[in-house]
Amino acid sequence: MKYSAIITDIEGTTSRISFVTEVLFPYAARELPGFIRANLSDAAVAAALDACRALMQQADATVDAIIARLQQWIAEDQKITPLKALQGMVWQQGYQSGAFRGHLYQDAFATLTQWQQQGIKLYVYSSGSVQAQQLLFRYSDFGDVTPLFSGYFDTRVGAKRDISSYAAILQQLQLPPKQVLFLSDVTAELDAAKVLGIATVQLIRDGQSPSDHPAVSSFSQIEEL
Ligand SMILES: CSCCC(=O)C(=O)COP(=O)(O)O
Ligand SMILES: [Mg+2]
Repeated sequence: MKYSAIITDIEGTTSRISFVTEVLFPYAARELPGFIRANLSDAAVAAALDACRALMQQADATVDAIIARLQQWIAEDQKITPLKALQGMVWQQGYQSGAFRGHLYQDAFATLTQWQQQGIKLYVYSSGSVQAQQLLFRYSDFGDVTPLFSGYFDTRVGAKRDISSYAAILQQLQLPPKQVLFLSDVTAELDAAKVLGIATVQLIRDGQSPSDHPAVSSFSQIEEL
């Protein structure tokens, strides 16, 4: 493996899409209203609500109006930073209570472990908040696998389809693009990384459309590329 660092997406890459869409998102839709109302004085919740008001362009939006808009954003799978922050806070309850565990494909766990043993630095870049990413890996099907990762990036670095996000990540990693491999199931994300010279591999887990990026159906096939 010729890379110094590998950055991986989560949904559709390390983890099953349906875990996000059929477990995490419905849990957040159900629990968010009560969570927000119970934690209005929490600084992180208050900051997320203010960020929602700014995005809604309604400085005086009520909590009920924000909750309605959050539900709409969840239904539309919008990758909006304050929504993702609130979802992460709510999912913490779900993981800690044992309502669900973070789905992780066996091949992803095994191969990430091998790469780390080879000295490759592993990073996560997901639209889910850093808190949500760490929860998924801390409470994963394979136990706490957070020691695998050297760092996490979320939409605070930029949207996953924007070239500038990958430039910001390279800047933080202090690595030339040729030494970095990015894994994702979404062609537009891979396209953005490739513009900068980052190597790309597409995961095709659930019948996603192939693209002109090298493609695999399992992490175990990546070594062979
Ligand atoms: C980090 S677990 C929740 C995933 C999530 O909220 C999401 O939007 C998935 O985005 P990804 O960039 O991992 O495809
Ligand atoms: Mg994905």
